Amino acid sequence: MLESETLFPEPPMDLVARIAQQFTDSAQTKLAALEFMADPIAAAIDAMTHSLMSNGKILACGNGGSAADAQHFAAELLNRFELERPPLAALALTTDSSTLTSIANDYDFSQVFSKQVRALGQPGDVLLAISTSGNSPNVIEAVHAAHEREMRVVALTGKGGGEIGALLGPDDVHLCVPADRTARIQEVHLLTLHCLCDGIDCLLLGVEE
Ligand SMILES: O=C(CO)[C@@H](O)[C@H](O)[C@H](O)[C@H](O)COP(=O)(O)O
Ligand SMILES: [Zn+2]
Repeated sequence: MLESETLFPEPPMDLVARIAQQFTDSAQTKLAALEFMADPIAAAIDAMTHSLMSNGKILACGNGGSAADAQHFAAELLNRFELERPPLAALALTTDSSTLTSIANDYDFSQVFSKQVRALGQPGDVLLAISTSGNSPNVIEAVHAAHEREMRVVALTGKGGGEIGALLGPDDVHLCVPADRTARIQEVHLLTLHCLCDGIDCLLLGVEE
């Protein structure tokens, strides 16, 4: 007898039904978000493309799964998405462990992104600030730093947008997922990031479909 059979003599739960429910919830959350997010996503594509075409760059930040999303997006701009095109200027602020640990150690974890924004950000650049709650202190500080540097902010949030939503100005773009569960919000964030990549390529290359 396998050890797992002694640990779980009866099926503990209907895992297939749970998986089906997660797929259904994810698909429904995405479709419900379309109505609220299509116009702001188009505005974010416009803002990012305008910055990139004016020698600007995109700095991206977030925590946990959102750190991975920031890196995913930066890699697709800097390298490629689906079409051949020149590399685009995008950088995730989540990747340099020496920078991150020294700022957190010498100052505070809330400063890990904002110090990088102050060092690297220039007027006309865009900060992509990713937080499902809208309340992560280091992402909030990054938004303040971006405003100081006269950068536009594209904020990818959920749960009503939190403090970050309230900080945004008229030149910023708020992409707020109308959902409350972190995992579902993150799934819409990833779809949104791919829409941004696709839209930027479309505007830069003049692709029609
Ligand atoms: O990926 C997940 C949950 O799905 C976690 O790693 C999650 O990203 C972390 O708890 C973050 O620290 C949450 O931060 P935020 O989205 O509220 O800004
Ligand atoms: Zn996750």
